[in-house]
Amino acid sequence: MSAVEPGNVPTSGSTATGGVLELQDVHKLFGDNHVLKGIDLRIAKHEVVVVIGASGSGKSTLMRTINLIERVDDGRILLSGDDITEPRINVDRVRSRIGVVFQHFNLFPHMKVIDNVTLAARKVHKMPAAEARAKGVDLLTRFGLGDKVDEYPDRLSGGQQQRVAIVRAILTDPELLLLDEITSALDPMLVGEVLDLVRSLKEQGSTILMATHEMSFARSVADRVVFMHQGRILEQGSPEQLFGAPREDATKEFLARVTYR
Ligand SMILES: Nc1ncnc2c1ncn2[C@@H]1O[C@H](COP(=O)(O)OP(=O)(O)OP(=O)(O)O)[C@@H](O)[C@H]1O
Repeated sequence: MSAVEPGNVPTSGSTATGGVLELQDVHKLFGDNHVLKGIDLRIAKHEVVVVIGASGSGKSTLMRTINLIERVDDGRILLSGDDITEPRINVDRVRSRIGVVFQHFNLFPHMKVIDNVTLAARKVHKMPAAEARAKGVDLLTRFGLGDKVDEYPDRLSGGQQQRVAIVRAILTDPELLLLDEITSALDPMLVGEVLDLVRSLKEQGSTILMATHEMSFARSVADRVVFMHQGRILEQGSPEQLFGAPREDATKEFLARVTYR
């Protein structure tokens, strides 16, 4: 398995071996369906890595193994050097170090925006309520939701709800942000506002692994683009390399089929 991949130079704050995230020969099977067939991937601190690939290529499964929703069948995943696939690992503690946003926002409908945003900070991270609220209001304001603090989620557009979900994910400064198809459920008119938020997170130095079908976004924001094909990373590189001069036939075919917007 490849040990060294492009764009992987660890930066200050990351561990000497693997940066913020390191997957080593990760395999996942659902019955006979071998969905991840030996994934090696390293992400350095402040790096934004975007995973693209056809439906069913394994992108979501990859994200879900990192968040320990799915347990790997073989291989290891290191988070800032800690083996999180070790059987006795404290799953909740690992999850508290990773911010996750999915396609469906999963906000609690009976809770105000500010309570949704601060819940995990208060309950899991034991952040004092006043501090969590101040931080939540600050982030919501920074991301154009300052007037929604005390609203209930159903009063917000899909794009606004997804921005709330992102604020919730970043409130406790996670080491890694996993964004899984976060624009797929949105009206195309609302996609831009969510992607703009991701752009500002990159500017602020977040470390992000994102699976998306938004090719133009991948092209403009990623430090590195990873192309998954049938459970493997077939090729990866800078957006210029991957979109401009793909090496593999399957990558060329995929890129010829996808739509840009
Ligand atoms: N919980 C599960 N149980 C059984 N099979 C699963 C499960 N989750 C995913 N799979 C299978 O794993 C394969 C990869 O699915 P995955 O959702 O990871 O693909 P994807 O690249 O994210 O697709 P999409 O772009 O459509 O979201 C598919 O064959 C899918 O049916």
